[in-house]
Amino acid sequence: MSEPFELVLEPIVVRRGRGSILELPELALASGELTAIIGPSGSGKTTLLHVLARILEPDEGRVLWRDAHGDHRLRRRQSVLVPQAFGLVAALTVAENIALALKLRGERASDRSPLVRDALASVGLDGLANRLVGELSGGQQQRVAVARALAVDSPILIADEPTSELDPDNRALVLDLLLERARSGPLVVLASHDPLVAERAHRTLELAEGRLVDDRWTPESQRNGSPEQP
Ligand SMILES: Nc1ncnc2c1ncn2[C@@H]1O[C@H](COP(=O)(O)OP(=O)(O)OP(=O)(O)O)[C@@H](O)[C@H]1O
Repeated sequence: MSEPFELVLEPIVVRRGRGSILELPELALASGELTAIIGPSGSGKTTLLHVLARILEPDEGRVLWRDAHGDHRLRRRQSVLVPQAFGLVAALTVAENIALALKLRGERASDRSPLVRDALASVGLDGLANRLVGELSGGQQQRVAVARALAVDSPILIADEPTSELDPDNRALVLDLLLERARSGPLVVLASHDPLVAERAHRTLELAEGRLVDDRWTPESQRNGSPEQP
């Protein structure tokens, strides 16, 4: 397991037009945890994920990596993102999409690499490795996008609505995989409308109109789906 760290958001402001679409107090998200970001449509979840992934530079505040050696500016490629629209290449096969992501990170990979096959097997798609992504259903594409993020060895995994297209069994499977990834050391941050995600996350940040309205930790017993102990 890598050294623990925190992803620290200084007080953040993102302005669009005359107002701000995101305005948050300082927040520190811990590695080894899965944090869920919830809130109604338009509340700022995707904007926050893009700030965390350093795709979007806020108008005020920075995103820092804090470890035992102090605060450092988060580097752009320290995180991997599962975008809301998946971001897959439709004209490539499932396995080629995953291999491409690995190559873009400087790793040697091909569509036959064990890492690629293992990632696909973990989401139950090993049988579709050689199919073109454009021929898959929305739910299958979403699982490919999750498998691609899991294949990349990144300390921060960020996913925008990663269970939105999935049936109940696959929602639970994907959530189990993301929780397992968090428990093994990385920080996992998900934006979601899925009640199961908020139930099982270690921590839930709730947004409304671009502001933080709740910040809560889920008791361990509830997280595992068992009734809370008295
Ligand atoms: N480039 C932009 N210019 C102006 N307004 C924007 C821009 N991007 C986002 N917004 C506004 O910011 C607000 C937050 O958008 P965001 O996509 O972060 O919401 P969300 O919570 O992820 O919504 P959903 O659940 O529908 O995906 C919305 O009101 C949106 O219209």
